[in-house]
Amino acid sequence: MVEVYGLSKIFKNIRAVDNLSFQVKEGEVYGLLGENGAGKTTTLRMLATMLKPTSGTAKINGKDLIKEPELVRKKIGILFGGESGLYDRLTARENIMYFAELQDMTKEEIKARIDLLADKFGMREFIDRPAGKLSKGMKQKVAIVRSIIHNPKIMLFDEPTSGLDVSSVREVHDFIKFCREEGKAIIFSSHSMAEVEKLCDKIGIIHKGRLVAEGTIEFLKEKYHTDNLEELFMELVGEKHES
Ligand SMILES: Nc1ncnc2c1ncn2[C@@H]1O[C@H](COP(=O)(O)OP(=O)(O)OP(=O)(O)O)[C@@H](O)[C@H]1O
Repeated sequence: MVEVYGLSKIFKNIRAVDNLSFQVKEGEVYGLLGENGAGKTTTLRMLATMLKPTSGTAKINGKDLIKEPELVRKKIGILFGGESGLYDRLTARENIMYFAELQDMTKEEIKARIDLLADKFGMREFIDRPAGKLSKGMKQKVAIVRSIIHNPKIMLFDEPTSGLDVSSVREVHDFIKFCREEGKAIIFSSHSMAEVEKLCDKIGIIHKGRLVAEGTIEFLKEKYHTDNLEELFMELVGEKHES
């Protein structure tokens, strides 16, 4: 479970994330929906312990983000969009092993888990090839397996489908559904209404770092008297909402 309490981040004079609070339960996909610059990446980077909050905190599976960052790190899996960050000269297996060793897993645990996941994600054929020689889709599979090698309880996805082709987007969507079935708590950021509508159990609409609306899509449509998510989004983040 993820419990976020008054999380804020100020960069010099930019209030990137402003007093954000929300909760995500096991087996739930929580979509952070917002325009460019809304504060999604900053929020996820803080939850991933990659960036120190200016104020506020979060409990990740009962562990405090500020006081116990090393314990938090063991409980989260991260899949961020863009470059997969693999070492080209290491094989796919070595890339995954390197990350797993940083998570303090034993050699036996790592081997068993790689065998299981290589089968599950169809990686057998290329797992011992250097990452630099793999296609973009193959690299993505390696990044996916790396993100769950330590069987985290919480998954953070930051625009994980940006720049991918149709079949790779589907792979990522299937992976998110798989994580939900495994009972993980999932936070997924996107600016695509269609993606959010398709995958998320609950959404938080974020604008200028603030949460301006939250709930299931059904709840929000009813509350704002619309059956169009895009219209709802524009109403909440458009000019007339500015304060
Ligand atoms: N390291 C930084 N230094 C200064 N300002 C930053 C830094 N990182 C982010 N910002 C600013 O914080 C605000 C929120 O950015 P953030 O990347 O979190 O938004 P986002 O919702 O993820 O946007 P996008 O969809 O474009 O990735 C923006 O105004 C951005 O310019």
